[in-house]
Amino acid sequence: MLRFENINKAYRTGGLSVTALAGVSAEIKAGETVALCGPSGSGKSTLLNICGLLDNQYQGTIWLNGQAIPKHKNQLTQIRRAKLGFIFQQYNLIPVMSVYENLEFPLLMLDLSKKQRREQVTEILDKVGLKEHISKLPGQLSGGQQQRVAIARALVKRPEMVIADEPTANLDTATANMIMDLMRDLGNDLGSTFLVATHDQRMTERCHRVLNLADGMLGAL
Ligand SMILES: Nc1ncnc2c1ncn2[C@@H]1O[C@H](COP(=O)(O)OP(=O)(O)OP(=O)(O)O)[C@@H](O)[C@H]1O
Repeated sequence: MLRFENINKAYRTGGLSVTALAGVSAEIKAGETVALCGPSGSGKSTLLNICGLLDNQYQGTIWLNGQAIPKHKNQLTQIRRAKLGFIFQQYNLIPVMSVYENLEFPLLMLDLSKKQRREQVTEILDKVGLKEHISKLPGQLSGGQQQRVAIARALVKRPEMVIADEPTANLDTATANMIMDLMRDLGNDLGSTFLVATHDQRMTERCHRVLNLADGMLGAL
């Protein structure tokens, strides 16, 4: 479960202060997939960076499964590596690594044996339906298949929360719908909280709930 309360963020450039978030609060349950929507400049990336523990320059408090998130950089990095998964618009797979190696990579930072890593990788690959592509390079897969690998990579360490930034922007409608359903169902299965920034109407319809940002504020839930 993710909870954030009264998050405020301003960027300072050349003596000017731009308010990006003005007191946003919300709660997302374990297993819930929530879309974060809003026009360009409304603060989506800013909120995603803060909830993704990539930014510690803000006011307010975040709790992840009841744990208040510290703002100290090293602690933040540690929690991010252990508990969070990320999915991006451009997939961001490592082109010279096989599907297996891409999925094993986030596990190398955790205290797992080679056998445990292999088990977790094959289990999640099975769930995204790509077991037969385990030895291929990302470039040998379609866009939709690459995004399925990226979803598997985000989920392979069984994260408490997954942050996704426009994950369907590059995909045709049928593939985007399949990807969205897959994310939502796997999130449900694993009890991971999903926060998904998107402009994509096809996607918001498939989420459990929508948070609407406008001018750095959240509208009525
Ligand atoms: N590094 C920065 N320095 C100064 N201002 C910034 C910076 N990043 C964002 N902003 C400002 O903060 C506000 C929120 O920006 P943010 O990128 O979070 O919006 P967004 O909803 O993600 O937009 P988009 O959909 O276009 O990516 C905007 O007014 C933007 O101009």
